Amino acid sequence: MTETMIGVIGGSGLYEIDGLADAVWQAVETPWGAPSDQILTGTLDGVKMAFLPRHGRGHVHSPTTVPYRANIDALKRLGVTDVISVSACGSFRDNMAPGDFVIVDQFIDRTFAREKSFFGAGCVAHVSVAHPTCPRLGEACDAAARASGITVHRGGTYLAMEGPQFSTLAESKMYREVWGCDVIGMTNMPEAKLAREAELCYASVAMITDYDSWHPDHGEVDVTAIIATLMGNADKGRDMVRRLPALLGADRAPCPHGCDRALEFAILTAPEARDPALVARLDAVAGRVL
Ligand SMILES: CSC[C@H]1O[C@H](OP(=O)(O)O)[C@H](O)[C@@H]1O
Ligand SMILES: Nc1ncnc2[nH]cnc12
Repeated sequence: MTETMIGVIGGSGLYEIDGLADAVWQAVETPWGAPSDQILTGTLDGVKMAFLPRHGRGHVHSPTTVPYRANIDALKRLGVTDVISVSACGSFRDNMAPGDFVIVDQFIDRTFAREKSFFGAGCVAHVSVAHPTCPRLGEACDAAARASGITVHRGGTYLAMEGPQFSTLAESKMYREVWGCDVIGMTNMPEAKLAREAELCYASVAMITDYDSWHPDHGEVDVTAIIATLMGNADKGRDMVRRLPALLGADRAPCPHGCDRALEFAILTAPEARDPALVARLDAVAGRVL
């Protein structure tokens, strides 16, 4: 058993959470630079928690400039074991309506202007992301959201786009009709891939804000309407987060799906060929196996 520490990455509209005991905003330095903001740490129902606003308080970072590697490293460095990503998303499905939550379990990564790995020349590693989210953590998010009275859809494919512009109508139709995606956002990749490299369980909760641009009855995406829906969604998101500690508990058994052992056979570079500088940068992320 290890001690659970829940890390929540709050997306657009979710810049803080309340109710943490001994709450303190902590500055964390990482070998990958500064995270998006200070991290709020504390405990809730006897379980350790850390909260990081993905875009920073005041929404400073665009989806492209979010320091994804620093964010995941900082959470791991603080002792986080389970990461819950909460994000605003567009919907490609009639039945996934604004205000609903989707427990995402798959991704298509169309981002192209971001650092996507902690590894590289001098320490090469290949982890599997065939199943990029943790079913155990997804189950807890599902239960927490349902207990909050939210309409929840279990399972869905998230199209991660570069942004910051929304999709063209042709792209929106292709993602929905040809690629079979359910929701669209700009931030869960490379976040999910990096969490896997850092051996963290990762669950993604998509808070639907709009129908993107494909829907004949809803026209194109309108950021004003998104913000209005976001305000309601953020309260629901906070309510879901408050229920998670009781569901996960303070004592954590190893992940039955192996998220916390993802690097076990992933590193290819021979020990004598490794770059000591990169190995040093990997102290938090891969210290268990290096
Ligand atoms: C506010 S609309 C576009 C913006 O919202 C989403 O952010 P996040 O995923 O952090 O909740 C989307 O990815 C865009 O960054
Ligand atoms: N339609 C959409 N496309 C991309 N990101 C979003 N975030 C919220 N709605 C979105």
